[in-house]
Amino acid sequence: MSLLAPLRGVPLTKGHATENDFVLLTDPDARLDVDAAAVAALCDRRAGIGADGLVRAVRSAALGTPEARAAAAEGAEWFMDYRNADGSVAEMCGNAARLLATYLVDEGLIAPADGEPVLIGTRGGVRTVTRTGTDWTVDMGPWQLPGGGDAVTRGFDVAVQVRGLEGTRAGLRVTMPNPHAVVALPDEDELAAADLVPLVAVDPEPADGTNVEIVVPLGETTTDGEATGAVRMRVQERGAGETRSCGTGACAVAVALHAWGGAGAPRLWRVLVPGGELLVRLTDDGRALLTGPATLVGRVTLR
Ligand SMILES: N[C@@H](CCC[C@H](N)C(=O)O)C(=O)O
Repeated sequence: MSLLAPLRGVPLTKGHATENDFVLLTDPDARLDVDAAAVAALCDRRAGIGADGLVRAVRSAALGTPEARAAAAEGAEWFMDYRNADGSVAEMCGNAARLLATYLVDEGLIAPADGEPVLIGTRGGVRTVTRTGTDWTVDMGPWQLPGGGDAVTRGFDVAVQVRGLEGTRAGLRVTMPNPHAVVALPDEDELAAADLVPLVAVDPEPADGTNVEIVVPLGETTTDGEATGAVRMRVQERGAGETRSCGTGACAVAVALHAWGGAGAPRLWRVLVPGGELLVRLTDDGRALLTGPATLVGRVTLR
C-alpha cells in the first residue's frame, strides 16, 4: 500500500511564506491518521508534492493532546499540527503560522477584519496572528537563552562546524520555543561558501536536534529616532535541511544580535533570507513579533 494512502482524496493546498513551502490540509475533527512516513512521502520533492513541512489544521477541541486542550481553553479554535519534511514534529513554525492564517481565511474558516487578532494553537503555546494588508504579524511569544546570562557575557554557548567553512564557529543558542543556534560570520563570501547539507557538528549536540542559522549583520539605519538593524541569514532546519526562510529562525537571529549588541542594539530587525524578507520586533517585555507575507499557490488531490 502506498505511504500516501491516508491522504488519498483529501484536498491539499500548497503555499509558501518567503519560500518556506508547506502543504496544508483541514482535518476539523482530527480523523486523519497521518504518520511520519506519510508526511515524508508527501514532502518528498520528487516522488511527492514536495514541501519543507505539512500543516494540518485541526479544531483544538477535537485533537485531545494537552497542548490542544489548553489551546481550546484559551479560545484558539484552530490548532496548527506542524510536521517537518521528515515527519518529525516541531514546537512552532513562524512562517507556517502566517500561511495557516491565510489558508483559514481562504477556506472560509475564519474571517478576521484587518488588525483583528486570531488565536492559533501550537505545540509551543497559543499564538496571536494579525493581518496588516498583505502581511501577517505573529506574536511569537517569549524567547529564552538556554545558556543564560553567562552565555550572553561570553557571547556564545555552542560550537558549530559547517561544511565549507574553516574551523569551528561559536554560536548562541536561542529557544523560540523550538531550538536554534545562531552563528555570526564575518562576511557574505563565507555565508555563500557554507554548505549547509550536511551540517557537520553542533557541540553540545542537543538531544532533540537544533535549527542552525548562519548570519552576516549588514548595519543599521535610523528612522524617526528608531534604529533598524539588517542581517542576511541562511538556515539549516531540523527535519528539513536548508530552507529558503525560517520565521522562528529569524526571531532567534534578532534575539542573538540584540544580546550581542547590548542595551543600545536595535530591537527592530530586517532579516534577509534567500526567499525574501522578514521583519522582527523584540518587545520590551521579551516577546518577538514576526511580520511577513504568505502566499497560497494551488490545490491538489492525491490519486
Ligand atoms: N520553518 C519554520 C520552523 C519549522 C520547525 C523547525 N524545522 C524545527 O524543527 O524546529 C519557521 O518558519 O519557524
